[in-house]
Amino acid sequence: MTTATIIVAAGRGTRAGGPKPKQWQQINGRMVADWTIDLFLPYGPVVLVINPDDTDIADTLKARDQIMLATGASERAGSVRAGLEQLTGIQPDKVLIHDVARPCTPKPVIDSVLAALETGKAAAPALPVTDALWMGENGFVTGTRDRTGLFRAQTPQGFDYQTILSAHQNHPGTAADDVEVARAAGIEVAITQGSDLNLKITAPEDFDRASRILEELYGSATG
Ligand SMILES: Nc1ccn([C@@H]2O[C@H](COP(=O)(O)OP(=O)(O)OP(=O)(O)O)[C@@H](O)[C@H]2O)c(=O)n1
Ligand SMILES: C[C@](O)(CO)[C@H](O)COP(=O)(O)O
Repeated sequence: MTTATIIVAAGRGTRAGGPKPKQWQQINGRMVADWTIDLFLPYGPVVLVINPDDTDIADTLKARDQIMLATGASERAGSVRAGLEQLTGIQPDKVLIHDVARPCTPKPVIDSVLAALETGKAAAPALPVTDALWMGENGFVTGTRDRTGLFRAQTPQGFDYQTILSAHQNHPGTAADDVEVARAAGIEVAITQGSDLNLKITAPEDFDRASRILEELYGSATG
């Protein structure tokens, strides 16, 4: 079974702030993108989907073995589609689709997705919602919502390659993630075990948290 990974890295990281998009900022001595890429190289080829404005960084990344580059789109779904189409020459059996902004994904999270793909066409990690859920307006609670059956979605989301390629090519418009695209095409998606360590760097304070998690996972070495 051949597995390829698509790492989407064409976003601008607006919410995280900083002098450059979050994936190109340093964490524990290395770029966020380098930490993320290294998680997936042991599984097979990696496609990194980058923004057309980031050609300077592209030159550095091209020097890394086993990485193919693709040009992203203005929406995440378009960036994923570009990555999937980049893989048509390789035709892997399975594909993992991951956010570059998740550099701390523990190996068991990835392996559980791949294990679920042995018996199904789609699988993705998630954590059940454990806090109470409120509605709010103007700083006041306006209602509550039942949390039963709600999950926080993570990546990598894994698929049979041909199945998700076709689902994306037939999906009009945007999508929050690839599970949404798969489900719109009628594909059943298994939920696998996510992890609190698998955070997505989204806000400025997430850099410190990710730094602590990387230290916890790999020790205090700076890469
Ligand atoms: N047009 C886009 C938008 C997002 N992404 C990628 O999708 C992942 C999840 O998106 P998010 O965390 O929202 O990243 P950004 O879009 O960069 O963040 P922001 O919304 O704060 O600008 C990121 O790895 C991001 O690089 C992408 O490849 N192409
Ligand atoms: C795909 C995703 O990581 C699932 O949690 C997420 O939807 C992408 O980021 P965003 O913050 O929703 O744009």
